[in-house]
Amino acid sequence: MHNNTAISQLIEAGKWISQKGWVPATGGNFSARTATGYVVTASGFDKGQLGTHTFIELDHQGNRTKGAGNPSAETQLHLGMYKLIPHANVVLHTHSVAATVLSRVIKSHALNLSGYEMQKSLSGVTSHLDTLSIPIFENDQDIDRLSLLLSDHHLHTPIEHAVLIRGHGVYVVGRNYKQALRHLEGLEFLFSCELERLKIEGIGTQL
Ligand SMILES: CSCCC(=O)C(=O)COP(=O)(O)O
Ligand SMILES: [Zn+2]
Repeated sequence: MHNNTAISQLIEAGKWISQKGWVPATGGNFSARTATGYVVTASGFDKGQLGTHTFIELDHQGNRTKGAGNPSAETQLHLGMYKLIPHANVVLHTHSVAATVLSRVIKSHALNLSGYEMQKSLSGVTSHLDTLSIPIFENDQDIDRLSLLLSDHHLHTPIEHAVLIRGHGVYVVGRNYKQALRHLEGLEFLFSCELERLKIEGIGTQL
């Protein structure tokens, strides 16, 4: 995909995600893998008001080729995920209330979801009886160290759709723009359902 097409898609994604309330203030960041490398949002912008000037273009090695300002503070996490997950071509990082709170109330290293029909909005999931496991990593201001944690985990448990960062948010991947948005919307629905369920049934009922 051409950089300009990817940038247009991520601008549209930002408007929609912002309307959903999943990128408050300047939270979140987005990227895409393109024919010449990557495009990533610049740091510190409202992700609901992105423009062509709020993107940094990188080559295949992650070196800047175009764009002013700083790339997202979490760029290395995006690049790390592209390296680990060959089918990932779009990464969307958001800070929704449900993802942030769930990742704190669940003390273990994964959020396990089962029994929801909407699990089938995630690629490869064919039944509500499957267990969809989203790994949870401790938040860390050192993004390189956080990225290393993901790589180590991926060696024994490949990351497929998403990862949660505790008290911070979610990183969702997709083969393309449409799939990444579908994964994000599906997961946000599941996070909200699980949070509501835990309020009623209690934390002890997490799988
Ligand atoms: C108030 S947002 C804190 C930083 C963060 O977690 C984030 O997602 C946005 O960082 P960026 O550098 O991509 O704007
Ligand atoms: Zn963030």
